[in-house]
Amino acid sequence: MKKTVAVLHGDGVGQEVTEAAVKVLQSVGRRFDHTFEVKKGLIGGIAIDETGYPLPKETIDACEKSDAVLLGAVGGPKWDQNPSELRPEKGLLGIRKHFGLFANLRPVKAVKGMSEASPLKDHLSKDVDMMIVRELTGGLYFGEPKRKTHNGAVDSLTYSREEIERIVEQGFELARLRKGKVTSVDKANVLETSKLWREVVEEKKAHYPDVEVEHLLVDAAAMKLITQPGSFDVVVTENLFGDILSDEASVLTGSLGMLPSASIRSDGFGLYEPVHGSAPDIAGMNIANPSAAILSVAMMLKYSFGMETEASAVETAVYSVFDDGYCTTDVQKSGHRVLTTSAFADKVIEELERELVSDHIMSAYV
Ligand SMILES: NC(=O)c1ccc[n+]([C@@H]2O[C@H](COP(=O)([O-])OP(=O)(O)OC[C@H]3O[C@@H](n4cnc5c(N)ncnc54)[C@H](O)[C@@H]3O)[C@@H](O)[C@H]2O)c1
Ligand SMILES: CC(C)[C@H](C(=O)O)[C@@H](O)C(=O)O
Ligand SMILES: [Mg+2]
Repeated sequence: MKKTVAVLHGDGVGQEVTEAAVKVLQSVGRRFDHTFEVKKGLIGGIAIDETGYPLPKETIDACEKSDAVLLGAVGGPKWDQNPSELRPEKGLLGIRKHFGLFANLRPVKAVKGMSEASPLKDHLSKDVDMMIVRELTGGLYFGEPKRKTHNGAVDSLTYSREEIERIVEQGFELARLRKGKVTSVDKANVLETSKLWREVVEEKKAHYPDVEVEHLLVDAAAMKLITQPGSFDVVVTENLFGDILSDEASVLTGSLGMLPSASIRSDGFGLYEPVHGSAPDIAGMNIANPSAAILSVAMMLKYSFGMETEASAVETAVYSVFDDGYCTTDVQKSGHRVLTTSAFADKVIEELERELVSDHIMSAYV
């Protein structure tokens, strides 16, 4: 099969982890006889520096001509004082909105061995395996009016019924393919948008009698994620809550550097990006954990290209590297050898090319 992938490295560690992920993608091509044509594009701070815009038109054009987009991360202190139109993050929100990517899937899976690196290891149940379904193109991020003056600032939180319905449906559909439970997270004791959210979930529930539904207020959900992580399957929530809860949930896996994400359109086109940011504190040092970016490639193979075996092979290869006694600085374990970003990617490729992985491939993310 031949597929075209727009690759937007972005800023900071985005450069390094995306390079690692592309190497793995090309190795999948060799091993499974596919051609992945890579079209590079600019986004974020680097795009501002080189073109004056955080999301240049050429980048959108390249993405439109591609089957999927792989994105690293944007942002960094260099651009922190820029006016809001010239913030790297504007490019990220822009690409999500432009392509109508309202559903962002963030799998959180603690894998044997890996979760021992979590600061919560003594409290963890073994079966952390949830999917956070984050609404991505609405809510506070995009609400109008939005302004800041010297004496005050306004952000608006709006959600239409339709925006809520489509993301809640995604949550129910995914739950059917997984463990059959939806936890809807809101702040319905205070926010009008959350009251509407809860109402919609209650209505949709009738169409999914096979799915168990739980409502949690976001503050309690934040607590329960840590105390009872094994009780979650699909978590469906609005944009800002999903942003915060996914970083929190990453701790259950050992590191933020382990969490991939996928935002998929119904025609199969998708944007794949690690959950983490540009990590300015470690950028340029070749020590970032590339797992989130590589696992995002696995999600791309599965969701946009229908390559389930290839996706599972990549996932298995990543976890095998940890099982074989290697790690990155963020998930250090005693007795494990710390690898650089690029060396970790090479180990993943070795695993893939050894073909042994096909004997014990795990099921890919659903
Ligand atoms: N998707 C994105 O592009 C995205 C996501 C989050 C933050 N950001 C941007 O990134 C910049 C920095 O934000 P931040 O520091 O709050 O969040 P961050 O996610 O970049 O980093 C938070 C912490 O996690 C660590 N970390 C992140 N990714 C890692 C990896 N792959 N391996 C090892 N450690 C990793 C960092 O070193 C840091 O200590 C900001 O400009 C922010 O807006 C971008
Ligand atoms: C950089 C920022 C705008 C972004 C978000 O909040 O969506 C990031 O935190 C994420 O999780 O993808
Ligand atoms: Mg975030």
